[in-house]
Amino acid sequence: MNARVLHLIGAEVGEGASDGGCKWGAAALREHGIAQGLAATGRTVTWGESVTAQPRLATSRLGAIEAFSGELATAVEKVLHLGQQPLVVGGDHSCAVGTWSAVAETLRPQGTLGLIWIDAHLDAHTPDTSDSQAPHGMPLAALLGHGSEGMTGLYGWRGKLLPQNVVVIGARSYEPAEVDLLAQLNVRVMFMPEVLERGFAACFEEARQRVQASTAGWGISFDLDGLDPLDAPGTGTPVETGIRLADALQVLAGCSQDPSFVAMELTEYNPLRDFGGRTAQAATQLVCAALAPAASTLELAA
Ligand SMILES: NC(=[NH2+])NCCC[C@H](N)C(=O)O
Repeated sequence: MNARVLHLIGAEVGEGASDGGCKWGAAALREHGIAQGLAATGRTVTWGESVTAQPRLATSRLGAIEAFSGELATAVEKVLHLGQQPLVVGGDHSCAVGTWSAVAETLRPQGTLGLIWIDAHLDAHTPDTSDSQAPHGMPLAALLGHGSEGMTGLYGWRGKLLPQNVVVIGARSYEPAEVDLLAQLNVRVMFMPEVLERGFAACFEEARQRVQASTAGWGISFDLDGLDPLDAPGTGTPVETGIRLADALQVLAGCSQDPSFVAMELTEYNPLRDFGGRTAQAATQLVCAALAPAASTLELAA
């Protein structure tokens, strides 16, 4: 049983993307009943104040995200200090900087952070390599210590993630510079052809072992565009041929029961593209599967 309180934090940010629709993702998922779905699995669920990016206070898109990252990190850190399990509900994927910087900082006295990054993209640009200059294409690089000071240097230190402690699953849309950076760092990337060939279950299992191997705790950053748009069309930047929802539900079932599972993040839900609410439903099912107190409660989520 996972008796820890599950605390949801809305990350209201769309400034990191060229299409800002994900800013409304957290509010829409709240309205859809994601918290009630989680409570129905048997978890004790609370939802605090959302953290909202303030475009007007910043001089640039990157500046807005840098300021937001610090605020989100403070909110996540508070939840962890209370002994609760955070679920950050995005928001575009730039929110990963705040979420995982706080988790890494909190774990730091015990050790390092492990992270499974499920995504159609690599999100491993820096301001020097990104054509779009969209910060949601940069968070993984920032967590690995590459990028602007404001995104890499939260809490006064860089390298919140060590390359050997992260695995990317489902990548199928990327630019050469980000492939190069991750290859140079020796980050394990399971591109979509590998996932299709071996199956998501085998890939996730290998990833889980790797991120648990020498870390003090691990988590999942789940970008909904990692899923196939047939199952999750309502995302900021959909890319065809992704992970099927049914596979993800089966594989993620009960994974938060592991005592070293610290946090989860769900990103890139764009309600403005979610006709019929299929993606909100998929998002709810996903977090219910992963965060249910026991795998047997999966039927409740399905
Ligand atoms: N989290 C995401 N949806 N990222 C999309 C990034 C797309 C593209 N690689 C860019 O940097 O602009």
